[in-house]
Amino acid sequence: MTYHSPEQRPGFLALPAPAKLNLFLHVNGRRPDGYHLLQTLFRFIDYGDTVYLRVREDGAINRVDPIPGVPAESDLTVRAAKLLQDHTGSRLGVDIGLEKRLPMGGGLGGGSSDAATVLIGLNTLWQLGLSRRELQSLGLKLGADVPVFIFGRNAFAEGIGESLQAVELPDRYYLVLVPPVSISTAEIFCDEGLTRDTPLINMAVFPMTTMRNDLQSVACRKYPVVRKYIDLLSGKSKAMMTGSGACVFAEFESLEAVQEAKKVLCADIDGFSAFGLNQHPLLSWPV
Ligand SMILES: C[C@@](CO)(OP(=O)(O)O)[C@H](O)COP(=O)(O)OP(=O)(O)OC[C@H]1O[C@@H](n2ccc(N)nc2=O)[C@H](O)[C@@H]1O
Ligand SMILES: Nc1ncnc2c1ncn2[C@@H]1O[C@H](COP(=O)(O)OP(=O)(O)O)[C@@H](O)[C@H]1O
Repeated sequence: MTYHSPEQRPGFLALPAPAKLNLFLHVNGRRPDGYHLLQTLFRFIDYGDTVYLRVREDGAINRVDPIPGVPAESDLTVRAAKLLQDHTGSRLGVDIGLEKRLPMGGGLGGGSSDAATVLIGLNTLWQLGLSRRELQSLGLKLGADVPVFIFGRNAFAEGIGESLQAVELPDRYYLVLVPPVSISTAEIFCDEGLTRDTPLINMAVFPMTTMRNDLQSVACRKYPVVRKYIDLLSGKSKAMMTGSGACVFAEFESLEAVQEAKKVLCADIDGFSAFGLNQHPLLSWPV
């Protein structure tokens, strides 16, 4: 696991919250409530945030690492803990710390992954005994991306992202570039130019050579720097955007190849390399 080494925080349990990549993303339609019907392939990578949890006896839910620009009541870690407390009637509380590495508005699912890790962690620390399936349903109330992080396996997703089918993926390395913009998911989905009519595919037999992201052209039009970063990576391997952006990535078969491609990173071009996981690091936690 190549998470950065967690800080020492006495009394806190440190838990990983990995990023996801959307290896393809199709927009197939729109529901009456405005949410979009998707087909996508989620892959976890070994790069992410670290969530710290310490149980409180007084029932308070307290954030110890404020995120600039995100008030406590909007913070997905706090919202996840409150939702679980309300749902179960638990009288316990928690201090929540967060070591943030994932860019916000990056399409890497950072906030969703943080929330999923809080739900999984507190289910154990508060001794609630909820099943993964129950946690997934709760997580969906926080965001369309939350259930897959609780599901814990790389997955084909349908619906708005909650209908999940586990998939085995080959060992691969990824280079992820982080353009200097934060993109709102809602802004991309609301755009008038978004095509919403990609025909449904049988994902099990989908040829991986034709991967694309239907949100990419809208994001590139609104944020030309995303196109610039895709072009930068395209010389190395097929490059595309993840989720609603802004991050872009390319896949490599060997460590040597990703290390060679990594030479594109410099003082002006931010990014990181990562290894594709076969499962979420908390899938079998606690063992
Ligand atoms: C696009 C994806 C692809 O994995 O990832 P990100 O780019 O956010 O990482 C997800 O579908 C995002 O999931 P998530 O980030 O949890 O979205 P939510 O908070 O549920 O929704 C934010 C807003 O995006 C729009 N939205 C989201 C999901 C969806 N299937 N249809 C939508 O139309 C809605 O306008 C919603 O109000
Ligand atoms: N713990 C959190 N981490 C990141 N973002 C959060 C968090 N809580 C709330 N947010 C809000 O969610 C938005 C989307 O963040 P994030 O999930 O990281 O990006 P994306 O949906 O593009 O993958 C942020 O811009 C921020 O306003």
